[in-house]
Amino acid sequence: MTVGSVLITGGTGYIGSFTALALLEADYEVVVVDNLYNSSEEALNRIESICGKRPHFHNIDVRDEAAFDGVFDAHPHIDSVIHFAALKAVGESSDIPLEYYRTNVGGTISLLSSMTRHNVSNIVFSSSATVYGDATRFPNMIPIPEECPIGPTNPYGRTKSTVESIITDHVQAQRNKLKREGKSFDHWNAAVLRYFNPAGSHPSGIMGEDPQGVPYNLLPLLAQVAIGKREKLLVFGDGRTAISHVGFPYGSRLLTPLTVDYDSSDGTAIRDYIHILDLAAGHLVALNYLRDHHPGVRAWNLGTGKGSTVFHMIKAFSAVVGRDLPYEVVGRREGDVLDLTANPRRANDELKWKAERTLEDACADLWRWTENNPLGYRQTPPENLLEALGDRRKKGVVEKVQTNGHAADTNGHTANGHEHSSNGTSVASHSANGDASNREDPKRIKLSSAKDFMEAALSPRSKPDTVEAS
Ligand SMILES: O=c1ccn([C@@H]2O[C@H](COP(=O)(O)OP(=O)(O)O[C@H]3O[C@H](CO)[C@H](O)[C@H](O)[C@H]3O)[C@@H](O)[C@H]2O)c(=O)[nH]1
Repeated sequence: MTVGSVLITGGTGYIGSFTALALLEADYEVVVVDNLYNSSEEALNRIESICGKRPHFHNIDVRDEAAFDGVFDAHPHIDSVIHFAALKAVGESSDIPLEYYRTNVGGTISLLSSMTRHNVSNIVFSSSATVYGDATRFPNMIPIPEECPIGPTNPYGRTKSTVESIITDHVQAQRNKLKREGKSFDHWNAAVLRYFNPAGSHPSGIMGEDPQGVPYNLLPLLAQVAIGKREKLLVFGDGRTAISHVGFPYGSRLLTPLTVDYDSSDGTAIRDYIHILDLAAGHLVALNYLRDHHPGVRAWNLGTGKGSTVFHMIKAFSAVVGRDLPYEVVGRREGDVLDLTANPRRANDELKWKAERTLEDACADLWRWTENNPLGYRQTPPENLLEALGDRRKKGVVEKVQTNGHAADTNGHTANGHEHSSNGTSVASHSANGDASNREDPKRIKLSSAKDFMEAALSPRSKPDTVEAS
């Protein structure tokens, strides 16, 4: 039995697909819309391999309001939306700001308009810590609380803060209108989730981030260095230090102190890296909170509260790879700020959610995914990993991802709606997968805990007989 029906825009992207998985495991019916601009439908197969359920899917463009109408008409039980679909490349947003506003802002207006016509009144919005800009411009704002004044430093961030305002205004207007009419109004709610730096992959090794072009985020770039797709990582700093280093002993000593420019312990910028399963669980608990508590519009930071420098990340990832990864210090990247570390207390207290997984978990999971799927979703998953999933099922390990924030599991921001893909007009012709949601397959299992998967998932170096038979 389903507990509710949810539309996920951008649901084949990185955070979107993990959130779809978390919702299916929590017995939601999930309808994904995506135009596959920067993602692959293969993500849906991986979701099904892990949990035995498949989201419905419609290939539509977020700017196409009529297409949204078609989806809501086709799925009248939907009462909530989780909205990821957006363009997300910070640098690119300065080159083509109109496309960013058209997709991220225009797409949200299409969505809200269609939602309103179909009486769909809960929205969880994929915002970003980037809306805060440089929080060090204020005293005592690191770690960053939700009260920190926003001040994005690039067009991408400005689309996110603009959408936050649009959603706030619309939900308030709907509530006021219904109040004036003497009707109940508290079913209109929004969660604005400002997340920090998503990291890691599914512990099974078959699902992860699969950027279609050149990645621009630190960990996917490091992963490419590790598998030899990229010669070295460029560490953004002052460029004057001119360090071209083939690595450092990842386990044996701390980094050599370097003058790299930023005012941090090692001169590199600080971010709050949060495991993708924790982030996905944050969406689930926020959705449940809206449906249960009707708070109106509320913003929550989703982060760990722990900041890590770039060098710390290189060291942590080198440790799981087992060798030093080469890097070179170069000049600063425009728009980068010193420190984006979350104060997650509000989400801890109100949503009863807490990031549980460590940076080391994220690095180990990312490496398992990268090493086993060098072509990402353009290859089939390794048989041994699928068998490990099947073995878990045979053993009857069918725990659910917890939703209360204790041990559970973007800019999910899959790049929907870009000008390259205006193929979203025909909802009916693209909605082929929905009726597979109850398909049973003995190879499919429900997600157990990260630890279980860590034990069960075979790395290529492991022997097959390390997986217990049923
Ligand atoms: O090649 C690289 C890439 C990144 N970095 C550094 O690594 C850190 C992380 O950079 P990412 O590009 O991975 O992530 P950002 O912090 O720049 O941005 C990400 O996190 C933000 C919130 O913290 C927003 O959500 C944004 O959309 C998302 O891309 C930064 O200090 C950056 O300077 C490098 O040194 N070299």
